[in-house]
Amino acid sequence: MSNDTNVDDPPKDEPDAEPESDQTQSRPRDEEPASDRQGERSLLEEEGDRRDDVDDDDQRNDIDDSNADTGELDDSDEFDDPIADPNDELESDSTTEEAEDDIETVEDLGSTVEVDPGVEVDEENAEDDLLGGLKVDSTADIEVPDRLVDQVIGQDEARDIIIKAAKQRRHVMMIGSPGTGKSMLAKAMSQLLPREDLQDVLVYHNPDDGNEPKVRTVPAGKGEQIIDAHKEEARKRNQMRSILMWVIIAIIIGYTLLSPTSILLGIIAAGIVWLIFRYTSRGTDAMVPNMIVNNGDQRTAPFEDATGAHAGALLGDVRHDPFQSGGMETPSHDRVEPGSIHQSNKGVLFVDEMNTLDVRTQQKLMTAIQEGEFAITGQSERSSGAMVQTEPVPCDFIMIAAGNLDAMENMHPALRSRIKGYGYEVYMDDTIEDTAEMRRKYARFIAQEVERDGRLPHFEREAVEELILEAKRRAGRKDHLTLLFRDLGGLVRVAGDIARSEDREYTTRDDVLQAKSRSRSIEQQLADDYIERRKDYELQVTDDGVEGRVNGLAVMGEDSGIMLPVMAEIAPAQGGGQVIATGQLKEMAEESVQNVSAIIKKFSDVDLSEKDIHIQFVQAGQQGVDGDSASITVATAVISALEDIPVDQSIAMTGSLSVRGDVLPVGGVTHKIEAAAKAGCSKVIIPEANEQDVMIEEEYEEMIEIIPCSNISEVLDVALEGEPKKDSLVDRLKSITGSAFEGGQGAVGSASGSNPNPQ
Ligand SMILES: Nc1ncnc2c1ncn2[C@@H]1O[C@H](COP(=O)(O)OP(=O)(O)OP(=O)(O)O)[C@@H](O)[C@H]1O
Repeated sequence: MSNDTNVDDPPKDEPDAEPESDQTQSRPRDEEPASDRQGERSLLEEEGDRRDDVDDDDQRNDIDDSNADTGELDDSDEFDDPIADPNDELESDSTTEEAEDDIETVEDLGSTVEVDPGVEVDEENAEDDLLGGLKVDSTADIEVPDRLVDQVIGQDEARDIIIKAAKQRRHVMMIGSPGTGKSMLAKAMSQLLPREDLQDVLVYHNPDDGNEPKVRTVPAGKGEQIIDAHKEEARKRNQMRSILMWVIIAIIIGYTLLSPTSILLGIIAAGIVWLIFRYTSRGTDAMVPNMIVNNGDQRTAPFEDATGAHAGALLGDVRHDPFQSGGMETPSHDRVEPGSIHQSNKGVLFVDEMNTLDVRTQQKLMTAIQEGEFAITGQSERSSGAMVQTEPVPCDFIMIAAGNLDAMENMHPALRSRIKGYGYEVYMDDTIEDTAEMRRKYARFIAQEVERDGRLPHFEREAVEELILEAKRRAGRKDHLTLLFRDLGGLVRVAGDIARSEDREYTTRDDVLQAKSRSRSIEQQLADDYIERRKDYELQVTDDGVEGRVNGLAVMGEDSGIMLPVMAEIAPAQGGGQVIATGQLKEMAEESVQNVSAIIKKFSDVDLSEKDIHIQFVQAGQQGVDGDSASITVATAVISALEDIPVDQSIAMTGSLSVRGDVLPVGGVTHKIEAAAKAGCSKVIIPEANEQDVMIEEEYEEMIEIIPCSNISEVLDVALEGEPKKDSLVDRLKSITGSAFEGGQGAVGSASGSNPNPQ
């Protein structure tokens, strides 16, 4: 493989380039994609002229390597192989033409694709209708578009980039939550790439060096013809050899019959002849090339998902041969296995969680991206395959690297910069604005999932409405719908399965409700179990007030809330006042404790250097506490302990606290409120800014009162029982905050210009 390409070379294809075939001849040699150079002009052009003169094996000796690098392409797609008849009609030609009608080229695609749901829409009432005005009784009435790119909902930026990148042959990195459509978009891209560029790749025996098999590319569909022609040729040769062998054996037998004294010699001679012929016929079979990439039946450009692939599967491999000599061995070209990078030539290589590939593999992948070709060698040093290295095999793929933020951080920096420098990066959205058009698309998504599954009953209108409500709820954001479609698709399947198990024609709203309770995540099940156990021990909600104890709320996983009490205790300092936090606090929570102490120091006469403040996240266990969403809980617990004022135990709370006393928004409020209700709390304090995100289930609405607060004084007002002592911390906070917090972010520090605690 050549190493002369600089890492900083420009990409081989320019943006908005003309179709390659028109360009190739005028393009300077250095700018041509390697696979073009090697591919379209491809195989053995000179050899055909000689086919009548020389023996088959010798012909392959004559493969002129230098031609493979001249860069002169034969636009006519004419292809010569020593065996295949170059005048044969390519079967794949007709397929290509037919399919051209089905699949639009990239140029024909607009950057946004409006999809007609195929049914009438009541535009007037669309905004108020959960189905966006779709006049349907069930999902059976909704048409599902054929192309994947049209099935993608939301992710407008990612979709536009995919369309653009397909046109310009650029790499893309997609980062975002699981199940938001990364692999779907990558697959969609492969449908947008031109099919006429596809190639078959053949590996030939190299008579000059058995360990360096030759590699040739031919237009897709031609490979199979070549293989068939080679097999036919081998069959004919073997037939001729057999006839010759039997003639010789017959002569020997005839001769021995005439002189019976040498019967034994005759039998031995016949046996030797037989063995010689058998041995040489093996050689004839072995000369059939090995087609490692067969795109003959491919209806779209290839899509290869190499997520979690080990080096061999990704980069190709050469199998071990236990019989390495003596005529028993399998020729090296027959042992060559392609990797995903080769199979995705002219198509899309999708790698999710790129960081799981080891560094060496990432480096090799980078080389493959740079060069557009990559020789195949045995991946295991102990295998005889490691002796073999093919000529470079084309791997001119578009790379789609995907993952979450961690994947990006741990990716090989050079590989990342390669993708970034010569491609696009896009962050996938988790939610999308809830509009009538979007709801119509969600209804179509359900129809899509039903059709894709093939066995599920279609969904009644009310069932679709319930699922769209669920999508709103899962968004956790006002006027938004979740884009975590994999999970939503899971719910569709469970609901459909319930209806199917009861042999019903349609899936109903009840099925969806049942599916929701059945398809609880592990975290939800754990959280519910946890709440139930704590109820058994009466560890959480009581009617009495308790000093220094507050019911905090946390999120487990992505979709379940849990109640975690926080306790504070003040003790005389033993060597300078400290804040001591226990209960598997994580970094962010430690920080929130520090913020809280800033407020206490500012608004209290208490000399904190004389006190140790102990804070415990009671029985936080494995769940721990992440984020700073517990900081108003910590502040309330500490203030209650400092001031000896009990906290109402029927209240739970969540909210982040700024060092100046503002209550800032947090994530997962809906799940947290539901957890508080399940635990038996009658009130829950949430940040005012989160009020719009609340989408709790009907059953909890009656159970709990939601109290939005914008600053710590409002929180204390609701949570603390009894009146604070005059000039105490609570009293000071209360007296200044009324006006001071109204300004929002200005909050406590700048409150009314008078610092209550001048020290
Ligand atoms: N934006 C979307 N529009 C329509 N359907 C979607 C979308 N995103 C995901 N889906 C549905 O969810 C399924 C799973 O999505 P996909 O595998 O593309 O997610 P992903 O982002 O690649 O997730 P992961 O990173 O876990 O592999 C898809 O097959 C499709 O049915």
